[in-house]
Amino acid sequence: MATNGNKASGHPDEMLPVSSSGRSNGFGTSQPVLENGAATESSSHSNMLNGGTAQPERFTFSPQPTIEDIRRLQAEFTDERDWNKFHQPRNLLLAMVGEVGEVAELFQWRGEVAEGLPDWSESEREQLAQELSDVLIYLVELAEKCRVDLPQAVIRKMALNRLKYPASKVHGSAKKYTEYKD
Ligand SMILES: Nc1ccn([C@H]2C[C@H](O)[C@@H](COP(=O)(O)OP(=O)(O)OP(=O)(O)O)O2)c(=O)n1
Repeated sequence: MATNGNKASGHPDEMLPVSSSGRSNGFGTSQPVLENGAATESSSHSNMLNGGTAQPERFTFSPQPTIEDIRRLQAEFTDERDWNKFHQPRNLLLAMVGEVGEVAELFQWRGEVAEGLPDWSESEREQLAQELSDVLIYLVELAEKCRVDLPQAVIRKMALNRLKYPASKVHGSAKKYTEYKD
């Protein structure tokens, strides 16, 4: 079974942040990182599932930086500029929503966009990578300033989602949980 080492089966224990000890690219590992933050194809970001049967390739992220790495890097960026006085929760929320608007702008008037963005230029992809990064950076700092431990909160929320939407009950349906009768 070929994996990138961070494939999770869906069990909460397997979805904990990956350890970042002992290596050397600034985030604590030697994982190759390209301009838009994606790992190379050769770094084995395709998964063979079900005992070696080839599946359609599934895109996966690089294991680093972790959410805690991003929190720390942004905290350093903010401290170095004496910007904490501007980065209160409400301002961070507004900044994040503004960046979501910039993501939306890249999609507007295009009609439906296929997975993998096959018709987008490299420059459009890089723009999208930058705007999505802005959203994430502000989201992580907002969580920090609100004292929400985001990686653990995500694990708890996903557990709740699984309870609300049992796969056996909702398979193939996008209905809201309130629409199920039993
Ligand atoms: N007060 C600020 C200003 C910027 N940033 C950081 C976080 C974001 O990742 C990025 C946002 O920078 P801009 O506000 O310049 O927004 P863009 O990079 O999206 O530029 P533009 O609006 O020209 O597309 O910089 C920050 O932390 N705090």
